[in-house]
Amino acid sequence: MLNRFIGLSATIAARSSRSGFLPASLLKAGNQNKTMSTGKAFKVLVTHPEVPQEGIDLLKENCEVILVNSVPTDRAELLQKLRGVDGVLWGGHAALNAEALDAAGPQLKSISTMSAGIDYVDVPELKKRKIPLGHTPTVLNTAVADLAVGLVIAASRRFHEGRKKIDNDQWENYHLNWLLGQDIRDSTVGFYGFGGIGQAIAKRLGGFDIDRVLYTTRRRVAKDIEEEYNAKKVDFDTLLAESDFIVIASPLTKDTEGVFNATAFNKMKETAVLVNIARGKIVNQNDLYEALKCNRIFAAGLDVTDPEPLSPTDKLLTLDNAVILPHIGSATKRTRADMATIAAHNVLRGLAGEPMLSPAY
Ligand SMILES: O=C(O)C(=O)CO
Repeated sequence: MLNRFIGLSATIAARSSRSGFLPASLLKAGNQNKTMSTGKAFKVLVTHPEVPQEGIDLLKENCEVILVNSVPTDRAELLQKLRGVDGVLWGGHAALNAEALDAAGPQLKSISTMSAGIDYVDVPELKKRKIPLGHTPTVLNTAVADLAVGLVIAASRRFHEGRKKIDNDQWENYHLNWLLGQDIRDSTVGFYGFGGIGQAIAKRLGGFDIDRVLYTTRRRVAKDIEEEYNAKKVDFDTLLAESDFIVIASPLTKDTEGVFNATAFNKMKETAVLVNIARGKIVNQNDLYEALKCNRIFAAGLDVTDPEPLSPTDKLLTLDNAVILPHIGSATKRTRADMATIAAHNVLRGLAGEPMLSPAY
């Protein structure tokens, strides 16, 4: 329920008239505590030049905004520009750690990432320094969920292999059993992680007449959510054994790293399809390669890999039964703009000493 409320307020904030959501205390501070150079109250660094204008404009109303210009991020430029800033909109996946915080200095009081996952952030270090951190879950749920459904279909219906057949002049649809895939209807879909993104995927797959949803999470989700998706919490082994599709939708933590390994693949159905839209490191990629190569499982659809970028010579790319995308789950124009807007609101609220719109802790 809380998640839904946050989702709603985040979406409203992203769509609403901008200054209506600026914290009153920040507006006040903006009139009292101006920096020498610009007359603005706070100095905020935006760590990526492609952060959508919606977020930058919002920050500019009350803050002096500095941009990191390099892509991919040049660490030296980042560290140099961090010096003396009050807030940071962390617009990429560069390491946010003690080195960066030291470079900024003790006046730093507010940071927001522009991502749902915060595995590149040294959270204990930020907590130790009492710096509030925001992130942007929820606004990307629909974009990531749409892509996950795409991967479910592409992997189960052999899109990649089919395309290769055309490229190689091997089109042979005169065989009735050519390129047969797995049905989604009447299937059991298992979610490893069942937060906002997992639920958005379950909602979409409901339209494909699936039979039931299983999920493995640390904590049980609310009863009304279980009822809505016909979802049942199960242990990891049951998830592996009973699912026709397994969708990984959990954060990367030390507990989830590498859990999808050879042991796990050996417990899955031979007809199972694995989809990962979370983080590459949750899967042991070498073991996945072996499982796909010897058809221990049917197929995989991956939006995330380890490492990223994946080398063009990676052996995973040689497989017919792996559909692989370059981490584009949240890559839609509207979603990016919403992420920038929420991140900017987070930074501004942190500067004002008010609760962030979507705090990471
Ligand atoms: O925001 C994130 O963490 C993502 O990985 C989006 O795909």
